[in-house]
Amino acid sequence: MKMGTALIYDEEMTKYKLLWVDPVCKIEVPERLIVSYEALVKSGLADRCVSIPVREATDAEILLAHSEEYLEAVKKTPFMHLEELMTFTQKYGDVYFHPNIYHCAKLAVGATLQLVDNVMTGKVRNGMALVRPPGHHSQSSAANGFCVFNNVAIAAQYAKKHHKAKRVLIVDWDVHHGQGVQYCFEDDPSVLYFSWHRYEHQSFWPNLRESDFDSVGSGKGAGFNVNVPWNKVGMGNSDYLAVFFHVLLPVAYEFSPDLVFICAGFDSAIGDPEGHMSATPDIFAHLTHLLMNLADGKVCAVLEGGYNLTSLAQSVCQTVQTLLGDPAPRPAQLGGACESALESIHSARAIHKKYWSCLQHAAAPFPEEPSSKNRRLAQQGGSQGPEGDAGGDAQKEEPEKVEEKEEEEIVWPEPLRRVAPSLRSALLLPDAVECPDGCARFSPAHGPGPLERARLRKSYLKESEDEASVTLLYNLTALLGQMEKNEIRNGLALVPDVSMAATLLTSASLSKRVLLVWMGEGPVPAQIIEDEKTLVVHIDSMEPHEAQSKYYIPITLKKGCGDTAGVVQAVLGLLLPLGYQYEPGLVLLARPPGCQVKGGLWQQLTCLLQGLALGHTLVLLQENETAPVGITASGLLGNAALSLGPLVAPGPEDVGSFEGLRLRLQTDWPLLQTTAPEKR
Ligand SMILES: CC(O)(O)NCCCCN
Ligand SMILES: [Zn+2]
Repeated sequence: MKMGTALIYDEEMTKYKLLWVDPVCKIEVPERLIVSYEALVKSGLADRCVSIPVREATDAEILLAHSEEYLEAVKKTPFMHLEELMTFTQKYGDVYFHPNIYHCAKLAVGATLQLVDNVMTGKVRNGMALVRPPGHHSQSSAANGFCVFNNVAIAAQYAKKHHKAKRVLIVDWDVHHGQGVQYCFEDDPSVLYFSWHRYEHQSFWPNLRESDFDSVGSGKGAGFNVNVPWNKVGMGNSDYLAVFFHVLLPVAYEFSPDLVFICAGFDSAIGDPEGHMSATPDIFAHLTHLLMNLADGKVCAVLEGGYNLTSLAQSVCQTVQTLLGDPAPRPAQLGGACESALESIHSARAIHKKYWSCLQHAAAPFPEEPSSKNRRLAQQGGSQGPEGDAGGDAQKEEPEKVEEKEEEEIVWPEPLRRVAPSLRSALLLPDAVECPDGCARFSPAHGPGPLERARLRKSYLKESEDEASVTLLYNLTALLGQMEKNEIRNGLALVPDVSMAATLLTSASLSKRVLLVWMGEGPVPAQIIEDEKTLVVHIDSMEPHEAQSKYYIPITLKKGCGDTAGVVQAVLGLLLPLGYQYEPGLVLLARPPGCQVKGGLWQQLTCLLQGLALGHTLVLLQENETAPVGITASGLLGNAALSLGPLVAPGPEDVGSFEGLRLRLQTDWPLLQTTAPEKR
């Protein structure tokens, strides 16, 4: 499986800047690229990437998303003097021109296309293009929002045309709505555009009615445009993850793209003068990780915005370090999404439930959605209308002005170093089973002493004389010990008895919290369920029985774990939110005998769970079922899981039971929430 992360950057793109006074544009400075690249160099990340040179985009490539007259007009700007540049700029909104910006804009597009070429031909697995000017606001015949050519829109068209990409996902986590991208693919079902953005009921730039959640695309493209507007500032890590778990990822997995772009704007990070959000730079490591198992790992991150030079540089490093496969950081204390975010999530799921089967049954019955009319009245009354003053004849209550007071210094902790253990994956296999290449067969420094043997035999083997089993159990605890000391990142063990092994590991673990994921036939040993430090998430066709506690969560699938669509939605909408909120120090993934989970899905699960517990995932397989060893090892080694292909609808009765479970659990586990409290 292809590894390697491309980094595409050229300092030529720093060689343009604002030449006159413009308070809106003054934040888009060359230093944005300089500090980002320098941070990558200083942290050693740049050296670990495959450096790919930029190139200029050709006219034909630019014309994939822009009109000839616009391109011809921009071509004249290098020869303009200051007044002409200022006049030319007046034709567009919130953007500026410079004699060298056309050259840099061609390099920004060219850099993005270089990234696409290298990813689509398999020279690298994924990569990042550090570019300016950004792209996602520019339109067929207009520059806008610091953007001249729409880098990602052009690249998506290019990937379809030159690399036969069939389905392209664009995830726009910039804090502004990339309306240019939305317009470009409005009626195109082969490009799924997802964007969250600061909106505040249309009172935030670019103040577009079509940035709201009810813009779903048109014609054949209906359903392939997903907007999640933030109607308040201050959105944080829990809000971002909740949108991924409950809106983006279920739809993305159902869409099953063969290429993923990230419009990687970091003005959605804390400290940004545009975003005023609270999410910390490490969240981008998790957002990136959660996208890396789509499209066989083919992910192209392209810089958009980001104007706080500190959080920008930190967020770029978090993103690239994850693309390189380093362990994810421990997410900051996660709670549930805030009420405003829940309303946006609720609205987005509701409007899309007729387009996406994963949302078809899931979205709870919706009370009367505010119609666009009374939404508009609300916004005119509650906050400034698009023309910047309280519009209409709504009651003249003072609109809540977002005071643009002088930036008080916002501080946040620097992301913790993410240290990858020297050994990534250790396997405990019977000698007869060959060790997949890239992995190391685990053998502890020394064997168990007589006392240790006696204890293990007494506690787990009912005094049996079977020395091999004693040795195996001892080796398991030794492997666990090395993982918890971060000497090994993850592991796999073939064991004669998955229940016994899981019982041993949960009791031997030094972690304050252990997540045990049990995929198939139970019962899960009572000793584990009673162990209050272990959260058990059990997915199977078991009858939905009330025997759950806060820490034993049975997820029922009528057709059992063989139902890929059902398992995917259970994993994305229930298991991952539970896991992220629980914040375990160790993740055990148990595959009991007769487990029906299909290979590709098992690999997805093995990969996705590595976003937890600093990647300390220990997989337990039944000794005589060696088939999953290879794909499990591949996932543990950091290879992207293969794409599952477009998903069918999960069974209605299953999703009904998921919703019932969600409603029952969300008080204890608020990250499961998908609707605002009073709307339940
Ligand atoms: C790339 C971008 O989305 O960060 N541009 C933001 C432009 C804001 C204009 N008021
Ligand atoms: Zn932005």
